[in-house]
Amino acid sequence: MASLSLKETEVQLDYQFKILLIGDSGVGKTSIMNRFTENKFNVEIKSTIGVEYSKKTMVIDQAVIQASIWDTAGQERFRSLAKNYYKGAIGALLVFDVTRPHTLENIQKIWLQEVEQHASKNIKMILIGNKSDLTVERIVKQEEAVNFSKTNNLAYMETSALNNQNIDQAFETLVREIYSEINSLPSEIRPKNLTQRKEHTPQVNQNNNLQIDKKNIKKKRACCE
Ligand SMILES: Nc1nc2c(ncn2[C@@H]2O[C@H](COP(=O)(O)OP(=O)(O)OP(=O)(O)O)[C@@H](O)[C@H]2O)c(=O)[nH]1
Repeated sequence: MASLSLKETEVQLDYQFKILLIGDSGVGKTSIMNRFTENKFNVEIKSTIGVEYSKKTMVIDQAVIQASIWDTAGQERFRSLAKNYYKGAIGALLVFDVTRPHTLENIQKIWLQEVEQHASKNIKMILIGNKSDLTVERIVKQEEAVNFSKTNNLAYMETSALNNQNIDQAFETLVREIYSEINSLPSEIRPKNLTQRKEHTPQVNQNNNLQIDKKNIKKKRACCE
């Protein structure tokens, strides 16, 4: 799966997708975000208070898309606060920890219900089993997680923020899926096209002759004469 990541200042964005990281406290949401946006991993990371935000720009099928990532606190005391952040979200990674089975149970008991209550029904989601590097401590078998994901109609991926395994792929899969269906989304949730870019490619008219984009040529002459 080939995509390109770009520095924020280099290009004009075509789209901005709001993506949420959701799941119990300690499953690795902040670590996944930090790995994706800064390629960093911090063992001594503090629990998120409220919501943290980061962003990364990607090129998917020639569209420049900024993933704006909202890392919500997993602790119950922050849950009412996090509700506001579901607004406008078009994608979510539902994260559990493969060493703690109750974090997968809570995807169903808590997090899918929170999404259903507060997010658009068109939100795209992927189930993420994080900490796949902890092979000895692992309790949730891959098969179990796959069955869970099928029952809940979700795609499933395993990641390790520590080893940088599947982190880019998880975000790219999600962004790609959103982008591929962007035109069929209802207008109230469809991300705006920020550029309405018109390509300066030659157009073929009814007589099958090539039409040259004259405005573009004029501009080029003016600039270089
Ligand atoms: N071994 C291993 N540890 C991880 C991984 N991802 C995160 N951790 C560790 O798990 C702990 C919790 O990670 P966080 O990223 O703070 O988890 P969180 O889901 O953001 O937690 P809250 O902010 O409380 O909701 C930290 O000690 C991380 O270093 C991983 O892929 N592998």
